Amino acid sequence: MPDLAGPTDPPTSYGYLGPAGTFTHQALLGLGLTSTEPRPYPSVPAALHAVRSGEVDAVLVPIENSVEGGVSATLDALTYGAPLVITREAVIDVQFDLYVRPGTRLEDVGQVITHPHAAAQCRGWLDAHLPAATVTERGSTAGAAVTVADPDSGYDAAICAPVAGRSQGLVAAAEAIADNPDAQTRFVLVSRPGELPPRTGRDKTTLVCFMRRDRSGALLEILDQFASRGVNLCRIESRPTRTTLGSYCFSIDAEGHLDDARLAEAVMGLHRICQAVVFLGSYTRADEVAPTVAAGHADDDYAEAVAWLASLRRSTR
Ligand SMILES: O=C(O)C(=O)C[C@]1(C(=O)O)C=C[C@@H](O)C=C1
Repeated sequence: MPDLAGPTDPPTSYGYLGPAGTFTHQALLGLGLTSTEPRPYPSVPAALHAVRSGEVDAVLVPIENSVEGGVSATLDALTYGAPLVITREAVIDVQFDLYVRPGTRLEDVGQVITHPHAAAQCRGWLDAHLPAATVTERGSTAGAAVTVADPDSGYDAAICAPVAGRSQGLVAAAEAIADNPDAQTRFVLVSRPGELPPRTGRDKTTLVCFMRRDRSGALLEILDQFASRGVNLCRIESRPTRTTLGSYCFSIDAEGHLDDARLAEAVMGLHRICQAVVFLGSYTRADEVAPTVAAGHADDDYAEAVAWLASLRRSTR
């Protein structure tokens, strides 16, 4: 399990799911971090390995899409292996175009290549406009553009962002092809464990809970740790534990910071009832929305309750 000891210096070198031109790259540039030139990595596991090994201080990776849900490669690579923590998040709008080599017409496109999440978000358009096309998955949308730029690649078109297509000398054969024009992807900046980002009152905490054993009510008991402390969840999804078929853990984003009494109490409750809890960080929410704190769940309420209990123990001895 990750331990939080040993503060590290503030990150100075960054990596991201590359190559240049991915949505991840655009999100990283949007964070306005000052550093040496960020390094692209070909996959999420490769990017996270680079942080674990100390090659870079932090990497930005996609974690959740408003249409396709959690990015499994990220959820799993964060959960297993040497401890890592999320220190920041970013959310950007994602829209896709179909990029081809100059001279290729839309009706000539038979082989399309892109990231699996991008393919899923353009499924309706592909069915309607290129029903006979074969779609091949690539590690990123910008990597797909690099592939299509090579006339000997065997691929006719990449689904990617304009910045990625244009940088490879490609041209748009179709624009805004995503089935949902309002899609957004959420990215997280991941570091080795160090000091927690300070509590702002507009925070989120990410955890993975492993149940002791599969039994009725186990998930309810996990949820109750949050519900009974007035902690709202932003995301919960099950992922296979990679042991036996039917064995799942729960990946959770909860509103609040580990320094909030209600969230701390919920996490301690999880520690008591779960086989293991992987703490993946407390960090400021990208939307900077403050949670509504239900009556009885503010820090003062928890402190007052602790003082009250102490007074009872004193008076009954
Ligand atoms: O391939 C990219 O451009 C990425 O940044 C990856 C990614 C993803 O993993 O979800 C990011 C946003 C889009 O939803 C499609 C792909």
